[in-house]
Amino acid sequence: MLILTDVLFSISERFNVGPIQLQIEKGTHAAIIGESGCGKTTLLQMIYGLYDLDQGSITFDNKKVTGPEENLIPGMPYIKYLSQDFDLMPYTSVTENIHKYLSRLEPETSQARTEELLEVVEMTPFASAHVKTLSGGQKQRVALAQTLAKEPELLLLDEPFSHIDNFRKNKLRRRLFAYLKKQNITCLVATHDSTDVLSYMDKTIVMRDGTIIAHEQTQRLYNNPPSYYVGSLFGDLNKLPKQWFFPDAQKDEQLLRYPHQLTISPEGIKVEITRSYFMGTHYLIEALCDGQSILFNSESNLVKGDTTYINLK
Ligand SMILES: Nc1ncnc2c1ncn2[C@@H]1O[C@H](COP(=O)(O)OP(=O)(O)OP(=O)(O)O)[C@@H](O)[C@H]1O
Repeated sequence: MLILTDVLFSISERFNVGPIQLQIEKGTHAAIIGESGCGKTTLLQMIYGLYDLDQGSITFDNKKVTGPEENLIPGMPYIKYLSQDFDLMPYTSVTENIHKYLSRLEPETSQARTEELLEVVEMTPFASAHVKTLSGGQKQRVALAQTLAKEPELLLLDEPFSHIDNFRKNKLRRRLFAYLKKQNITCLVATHDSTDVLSYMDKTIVMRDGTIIAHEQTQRLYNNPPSYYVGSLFGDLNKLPKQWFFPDAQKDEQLLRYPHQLTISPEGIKVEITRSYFMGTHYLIEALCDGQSILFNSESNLVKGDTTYINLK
């Protein structure tokens, strides 16, 4: 289990990460989400042991994470951290970049392991290519394979698919997280991508201004966001006066609803369409009610200037 007890680190005079209490069960996949600059990367780096904490302690399976004051080589050997700017050897081959993290004493096992990892990240056809000739997304896939080479107990991924095209990303995510589950590797992923979170993460940790403001089972958090900030990290979210749908509600009460939770209906609130966006499986409609913008989904396209009624689903 990963345990952070009352952890605090001042990265600058103006910004602290913490105080943080956190417990993650072994084998859990947890997302860290939050607006840019809220401290996601710093938290991952603290867990990896890149900083001497100002206060508190971090342990993983009862092993203490120590900072640079106690370690000549930064980071803990049983943890792997994939940073946003991956560190590869540009003038050597893809295979060599992975190989160098494996034991030289067992060449056959190392070769088999390298081949297995190239399969996981779909880089087998590029095994002998020089890293400097690869695209950004291909380099990111090699960096992922590298972090898995010597199997970590805890894997920390910072925006791991940010350079990878959608065509590959979905298949890669499915393979990677299935592999990590099979090996029972605990994984923390800092991400801005709601698909990473919703489809693959057991738990979601929400950060704001350097602290954790929510930590929940992912589906539960998505279905019942405790605030507009939290819900809007998953995608578009409406904040609507509750009185629009429940006349007995208090004037200042608000409802949080995703666009798919509103529907066109014979009765409800009257809205005027302002824009329509084709989303592939449906249209996202932007409309106005009492001067307030509302987003809802529609199976058919709606024309600017038309009016309709919408209600809660
Ligand atoms: N080396 C540093 N020295 C001083 N301040 C830093 C340093 N690194 C980060 N910061 C500041 O710490 C805060 C948190 O940064 P961090 O990179 O952890 O945020 P983040 O949530 O990962 O952001 P993003 O989503 O944009 O990657 C930011 O205000 C940033 O400017």
